Amino acid sequence: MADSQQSKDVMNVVEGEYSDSKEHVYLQETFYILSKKNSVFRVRLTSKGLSLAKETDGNCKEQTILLRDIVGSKCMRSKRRRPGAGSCVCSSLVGPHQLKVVDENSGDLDENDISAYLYVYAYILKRSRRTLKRERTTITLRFRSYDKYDDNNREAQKWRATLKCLIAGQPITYSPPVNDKKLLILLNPKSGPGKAREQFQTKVAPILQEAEVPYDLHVTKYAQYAREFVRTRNVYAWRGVVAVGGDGVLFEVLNGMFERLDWQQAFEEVPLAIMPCGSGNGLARSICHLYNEPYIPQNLTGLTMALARGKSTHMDVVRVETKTKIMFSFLSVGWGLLSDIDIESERLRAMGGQRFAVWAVARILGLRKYKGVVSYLKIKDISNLPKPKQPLTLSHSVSQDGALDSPDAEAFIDCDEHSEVFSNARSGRHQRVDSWYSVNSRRSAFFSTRGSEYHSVTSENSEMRSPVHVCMHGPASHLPSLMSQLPSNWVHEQGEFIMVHVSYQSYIGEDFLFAPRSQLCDGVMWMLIIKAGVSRSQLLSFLVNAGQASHVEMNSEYIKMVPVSAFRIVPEGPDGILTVDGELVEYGPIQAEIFPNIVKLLVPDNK
Ligand SMILES: Nc1ncnc2c1ncn2[C@@H]1O[C@H](COP(=O)(O)OP(=O)(O)OP(=O)(O)O)[C@@H](O)[C@H]1O
Repeated sequence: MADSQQSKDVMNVVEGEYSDSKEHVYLQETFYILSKKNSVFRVRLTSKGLSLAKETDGNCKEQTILLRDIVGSKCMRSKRRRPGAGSCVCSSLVGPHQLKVVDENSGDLDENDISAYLYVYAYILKRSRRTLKRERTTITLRFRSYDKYDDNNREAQKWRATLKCLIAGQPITYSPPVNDKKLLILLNPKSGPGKAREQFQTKVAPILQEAEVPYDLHVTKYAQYAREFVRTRNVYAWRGVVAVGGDGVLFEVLNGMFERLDWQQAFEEVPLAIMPCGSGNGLARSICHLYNEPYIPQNLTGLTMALARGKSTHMDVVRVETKTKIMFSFLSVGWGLLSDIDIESERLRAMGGQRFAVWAVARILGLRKYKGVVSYLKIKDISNLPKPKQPLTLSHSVSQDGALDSPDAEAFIDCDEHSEVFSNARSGRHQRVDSWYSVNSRRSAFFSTRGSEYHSVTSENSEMRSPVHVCMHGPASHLPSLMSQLPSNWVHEQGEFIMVHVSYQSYIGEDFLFAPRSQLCDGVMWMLIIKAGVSRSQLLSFLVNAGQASHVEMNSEYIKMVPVSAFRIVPEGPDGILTVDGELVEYGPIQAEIFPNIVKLLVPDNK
């Protein structure tokens, strides 16, 4: 029989009866708590997750850590003790700051302890009052049924492999599934308030490490670097491309992919992902909204889990045409007030997302009107679209901010005299975090850890500079050319506008719920038209209540929201701002149409 040693973290888990006929049990084992003679843990690895049933004096209490909350596991072994320390495996032998478990392949292991330790890493959704947040939980199982380490290790490895197969959604084998491909991380150090590097090192890298997902990290050296990178490299070498920054980096990645002749295959085989470190972060917020993942600014746990677990879904893209350019967009096209705020508040970049609110006040006081013609192809029947979802209340998690492993006094699982294993995990973790920090050094040109590679701003990839002729590919347009007449079934509105903003995501910024009914892949663009004549108080209400999308209900002479599949905006005069995904584009006529199902996106596993 094996002992058990488990961390004292809080578990937000499914509680229930010990036996549940619907779940499939892959592995089970009984673990004893030495200090509590009357208690045993029956631990099962099932199709639902890791089930821990504590039996004491005939009473049974079960908790399950859901599979979708588990990112990975690791087999460990006791670390060799200092000379003079005792040798009994059951007593507390070492000081609190000394590492006591090591990697199974470490040369520093304790030959006297024949136990194999399985660490299971999970980030559990925990509801506190009306908010949801993820908390890190580590479960440690100590296998020592056999009198030889190799036999105990074989058992632990069996659990690890099964867990890995379950996470990957692959048939169960007792050797873990191999995915040699790394993630490609393209990180914009200038995005938002300039903290993307630090965010990646402290919030994303640790979880990828626990999930054993290797990655290549490339820090962008200049604007358009990410675009050139995906256009010119063999993207099939990676399991996915992750834009770490704002929506602007993903816009570059998307358009770089469309500049490839093999764009179709590339999108099918290489999913994209976003890690929000910018100021807007509209797509990341929309993904969290749709997948019931709490969105907590600067806490990237849920979206990093999506990278670790590798589940993908399709997303629409919008082909946008200006007088001189074709580009592809995943978020929005804007003309007038919101685009003015977005672009003109650039000078307040250091403020992060707050810059939008500050500039909005200034722009409402000095309201501008724009003349032009807005035309669109209205989608008549949207009854098939799902009902809008209520946004989850924001909350701030402590799990990634300094208290990574904080034990909880209310914990369900006993550590008792084996608590050293847990504290080992903690000290091990802090040491790893330190080494990640050292990677952060601007001087380090190259760093490799566990097969992951860091390419710094000084690495020599000068072949990356743009070739002269770059051609945009992608699906062919169904629209007449920009200067030609539109078909008769289009609606035209001519006059003075405060703004026209079109989005195909639910959120256009972290706090701006724009189109609550929007899905990632529904073939619908939501066009908000606000005409001159609207009162300042209505405008203020529109901006102040952006988190509740009050404009959707406003439908009046001056404000309306229309579902469209294509549109054209022809501004009059030379002055104004047009944006695509928050990026400034040339001012003048612009038209766009939506193409469903083009891009694959890595998304959380919560639906
Ligand atoms: N190394 C770099 N130096 C300067 N600019 C860069 C670099 N890498 C990328 N860029 C550009 O920075 C711009 C802004 O990037 P990004 O979208 O990541 O941040 P943001 O604007 O703060 O966020 P959001 O788009 O969500 O508001 C993009 O247009 C991108 O092309």
